[in-house]
Amino acid sequence: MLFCHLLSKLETKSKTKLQKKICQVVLSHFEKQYSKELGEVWNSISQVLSTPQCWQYAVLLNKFNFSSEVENDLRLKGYRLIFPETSSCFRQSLKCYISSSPGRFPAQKHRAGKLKEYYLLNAASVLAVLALEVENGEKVLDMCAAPGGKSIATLQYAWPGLLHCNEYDHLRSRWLKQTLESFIPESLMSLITVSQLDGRQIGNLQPEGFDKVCN
Ligand SMILES: C[S@@+](CC[C@H](N)C(=O)[O-])C[C@H]1O[C@@H](n2cnc3c(N)ncnc32)[C@H](O)[C@@H]1O
Repeated sequence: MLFCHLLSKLETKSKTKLQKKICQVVLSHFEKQYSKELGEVWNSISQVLSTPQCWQYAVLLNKFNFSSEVENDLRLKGYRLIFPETSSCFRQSLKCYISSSPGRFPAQKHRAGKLKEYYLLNAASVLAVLALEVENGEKVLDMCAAPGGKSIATLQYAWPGLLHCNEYDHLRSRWLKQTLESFIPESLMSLITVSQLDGRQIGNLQPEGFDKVCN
């Protein structure tokens, strides 16, 4: 019994060692390749990539129920805006906070009849929305939308004429609807439609139906 336990412990240890070794090889390859391609910018990119706690649990404030209390609390806890107000990427309506220290801001519980004040998401979702540069009035398709991070971020960023959220998994689609209901006021729900299709069919079903597509 003891022997088996020790053996399995040794196996785990050597697996972790091997994983670390592989990781090191990949990292030095990245270092070589991207410092050549990106020059100085690579330093800040590699810093972000090597501190995942910074971007995994970002906090996106909900402009439809903005709370300066939450914002102050975030600042007190050492969170900072993903893009400073001086940056060309900063958008007043889309306030996303990140922290360099490990840990995560507590998720907000559902409160009947009250919109949530913030959404926890991977900051990469916010970057995808910024890259899309949705203009007010445009038709947007979120093709694989559950749990709804990019849909929520899109609605913080702009006022689309239509936001169509598609998710083919039944349970995840219910989760998506709940997210939308917890963050978006009822008066705006008419801008949002939800479907449960295989996203790959949407292009054929509605050719030229959307100005921007994310997933
Ligand atoms: C990584 S999650 C998407 C995250 C989401 N965009 C967000 O920002 O919160 C991927 C989702 O795509 C859905 N999915 C995968 N293949 C799909 C397909 N062919 N059509 C529609 N949804 C799909 C999965 O069920 C899953 O919910």
